[in-house]
Amino acid sequence: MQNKNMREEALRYHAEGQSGKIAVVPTKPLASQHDFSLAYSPGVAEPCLEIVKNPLDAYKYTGKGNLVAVITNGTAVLGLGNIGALAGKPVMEGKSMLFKVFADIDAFDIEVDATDTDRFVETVKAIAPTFGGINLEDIKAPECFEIEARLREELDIPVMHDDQHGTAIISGAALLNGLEIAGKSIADARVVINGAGAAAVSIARLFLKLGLNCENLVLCDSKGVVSTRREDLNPVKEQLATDREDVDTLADALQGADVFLGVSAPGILTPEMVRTMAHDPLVLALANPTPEITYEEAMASRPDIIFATGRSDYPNQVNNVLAFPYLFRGALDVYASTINDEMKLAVTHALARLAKEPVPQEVLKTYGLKSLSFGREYLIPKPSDPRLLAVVATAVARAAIESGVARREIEDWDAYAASLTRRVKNTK
Ligand SMILES: NC(=O)C1=CN([C@@H]2O[C@H](COP(=O)(O)OP(=O)(O)OC[C@H]3O[C@@H](n4cnc5c(N)ncnc54)[C@H](OP(=O)(O)O)[C@@H]3O)[C@@H](O)[C@H]2O)C=CC1
Ligand SMILES: CC(=O)C(=O)O
Ligand SMILES: [Mg+2]
Repeated sequence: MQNKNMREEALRYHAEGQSGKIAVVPTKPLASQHDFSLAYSPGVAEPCLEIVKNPLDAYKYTGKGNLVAVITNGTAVLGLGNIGALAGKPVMEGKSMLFKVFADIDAFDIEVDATDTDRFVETVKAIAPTFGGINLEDIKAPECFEIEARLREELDIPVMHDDQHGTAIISGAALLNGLEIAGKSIADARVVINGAGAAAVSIARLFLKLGLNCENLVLCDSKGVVSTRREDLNPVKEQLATDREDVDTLADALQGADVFLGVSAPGILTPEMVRTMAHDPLVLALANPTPEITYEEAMASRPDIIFATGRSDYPNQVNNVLAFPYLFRGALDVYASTINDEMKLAVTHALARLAKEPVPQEVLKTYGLKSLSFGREYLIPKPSDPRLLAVVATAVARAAIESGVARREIEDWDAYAASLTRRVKNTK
């Protein structure tokens, strides 16, 4: 948080009117005694009995198919660390609000007071029948990897840890477009990822899928370069460790590098380090709320820098908000049983492509800009872009169907895209 005004304004925003950011609204009339009999006893027994006969009817007679749980245990809330389940609630309500506003998905925030992996997994499994999808949020590494893997394995609805995959997807789009602007190829790019936790590991894996050469990748954690010479690495870090002998620190790794991607801690990238990077360096300082280097310091460090943060108040917001609402929208609409790599890559490519299209007037108006076009200050679409839902969710639904994880077909793609556009209008 930058200043006292912002602090006070943010606290007032959350406290005024009905406290918090999210509420539940009914979707059926309850105006007469007859409505009452349909909505509640005796009428409500009928859909219950249909669901007993056919569990998929839960999608037809209840809100399940449009309902996502945003679940945390509060162990890695933004970059604030292990602040606990309750203190993480404003972030989870925020994610729920973004699901609704950007993708017309209803979301419940659920804060689970359980840091033990078994207890957390059992709790989420026990409440899963309520939901069409589960968005895990702000759970620290390495526990998050086992938690997500077990829930994906054991549940038949999409489960995604947003800090891992939402962040990777959007970082992938920024990487592709940033390198294109710098005139560099991904196969030759030298990339340093600072952080080796939830976001970093998934980003590294996705970058490798996009064509990054593993020889050109170095991860750093709080102790320095994640190297095969270290003996304190967890198994996930071991898989991504470099065998380079010449790098021990972040400063070593950055010399001559084309890309810095930070998902770590505030203020640890210095202008001096940026100056040692290759020409037109892509610097994605994504720690929230305070990035690894400030916008002002980064822009002053060298004229050829291409720079992004995770924040809304500077150009180039690389934030998982550009992925998770649309990924779940597309997955829910085809009753996908999971979110797979094909669906994630579809989002990366759809976002990267959309940034090259002309920007609609209403986006310019929202940001008070006269013009905006693909380039150093506009690597990826703006979160308020009304085209995102139709473009990205359609790409996800198509990828789910083509990769065989959909349980419902889409007959008319134009009608589907138009229905998505209407959904955005209705939630604003
Ligand atoms: N812009 C976006 O969309 C997103 C941004 N983020 C941000 O990324 C950050 C990390 O989140 P997440 O991956 O979920 O958290 P995790 O707790 O899973 O991982 C944090 C990682 O950062 C490393 N780290 C901490 N301090 C330093 C340091 N001084 N130097 C180098 N590495 C350090 C930790 O090292 P070690 O392993 O040694 O403990 C760990 O590997 C947060 O600030 C979060 O807000 C996350 C998701 C999305
Ligand atoms: C954006 C987000 O999910 C985070 O900073 O944790
Ligand atoms: Mg998060």
